[in-house]
Amino acid sequence: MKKTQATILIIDDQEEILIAGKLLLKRLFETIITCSNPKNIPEILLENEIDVVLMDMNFRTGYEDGKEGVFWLKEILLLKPKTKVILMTSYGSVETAVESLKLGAIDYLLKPWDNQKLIDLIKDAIKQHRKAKQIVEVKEKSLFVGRSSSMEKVYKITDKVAKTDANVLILGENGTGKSALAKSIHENSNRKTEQFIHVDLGALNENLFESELFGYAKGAFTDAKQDTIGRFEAANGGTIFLDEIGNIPLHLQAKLLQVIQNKEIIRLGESKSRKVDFRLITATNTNLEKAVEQGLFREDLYYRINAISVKMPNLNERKEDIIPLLHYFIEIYANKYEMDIPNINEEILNQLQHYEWNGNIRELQNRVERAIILAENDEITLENLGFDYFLPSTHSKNTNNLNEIEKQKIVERLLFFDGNITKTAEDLGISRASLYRKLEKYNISN
Ligand SMILES: Nc1ncnc2c1ncn2[C@@H]1O[C@H](COP(=O)(O)OP(=O)(O)OP(=O)(O)O)[C@@H](O)[C@H]1O
Repeated sequence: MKKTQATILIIDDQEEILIAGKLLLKRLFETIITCSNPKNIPEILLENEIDVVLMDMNFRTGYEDGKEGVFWLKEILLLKPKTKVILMTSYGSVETAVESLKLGAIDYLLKPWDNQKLIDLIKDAIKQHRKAKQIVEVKEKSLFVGRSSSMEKVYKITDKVAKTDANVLILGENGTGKSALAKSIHENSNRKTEQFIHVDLGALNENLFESELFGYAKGAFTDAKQDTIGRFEAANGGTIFLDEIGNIPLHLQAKLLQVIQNKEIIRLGESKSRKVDFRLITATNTNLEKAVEQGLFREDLYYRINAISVKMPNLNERKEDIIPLLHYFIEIYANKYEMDIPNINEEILNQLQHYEWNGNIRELQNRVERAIILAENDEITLENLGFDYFLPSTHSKNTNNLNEIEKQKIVERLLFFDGNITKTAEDLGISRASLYRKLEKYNISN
């Protein structure tokens, strides 16, 4: 039988489970890696392209609370967010297993496992992993959809800077594509074959800041059960992207500055320093210059991270890119939800181009995802996109246009009569048939 090209990592402290798992799975899948010591997980993940992890929730005999499994699950998903994790558990810890599903595990399996069930779960997980990877690949291939003049200015700078090791600060509102730009700088740099580590400092609890970034030694604090590398070490040789840099509290800025300057980190609970080689990219939606003036952001850190700065334009400043981005996301999500590419009519496209996209590309992306899920008869409507009958626009170039006035009137009366066609037609003094024709003409969905 031809084996499936996939790499499965089995993690369990019991050798007999590892052997049984390997024997069963190696008949069907190309590569099976086993690991009895969870401390080795980060290294294995960074060195191999793992499709599926099959992991025990309890590593120490006598401990059935599953906490270590939860800890390692979070670590795996931080390092490799697309890897699919299946947990193995005993009856006692089903609750924790269910909790782990919320954290991102795709399923759990009761021990002793049923061979066929395990194989089916792994096959399904491989499919899911392939799909997730495919989406990222399509995304990366065509990343930086859009050739507006304001984006051309951005490319001009990033093309020059990508190949250097200069620190880059990316400015811009939420959802403008700062993270995507950081990734693309890395992809075009000499470090592209190494790790790109994205750290969202805005989401990082202040107490976890140091341990997450610099790592820690076993026993450094109550929950420090094993030596753990931090994000800077994980980025060694590659790029570290510190998102929302403006959110770092002042007292931690000095530590960060030191690491950036010396390219050395000291893990929490250790005294020896370790050399790390990284390229630094940062991003913020706050006005750092102002924060410096107000004494909220260290000036020396600001100058250190700001060798080159690039401003991502708002989507409203790159209107030419709206339609290409829209088609791009339609393709991505139609692919994700296994649907045919739906149509979208000219009138809606026109309205979308004049809409004020305050949530920028992320808003556009979210609306398209919603529309793909809700679309009927292969047609995207404004309602599918989460709008009422027509879009509020700050560029109402059509407000003097008779058609637009008529359309607005119809929408207003329809809303007033809760979508009742007979009452709306009566109120407007036209027949129901005529109202239907107008609804179709103006693409008003009821
Ligand atoms: N030019 C682009 N082409 C295709 N997709 C893009 C482009 N720019 C951004 N995106 C997508 O739009 C979404 C928002 O982008 P991103 O997360 O990079 O924004 P951000 O500025 O970092 O947002 P935040 O400040 O909220 O973290 C992402 O899913 C990203 O992949």
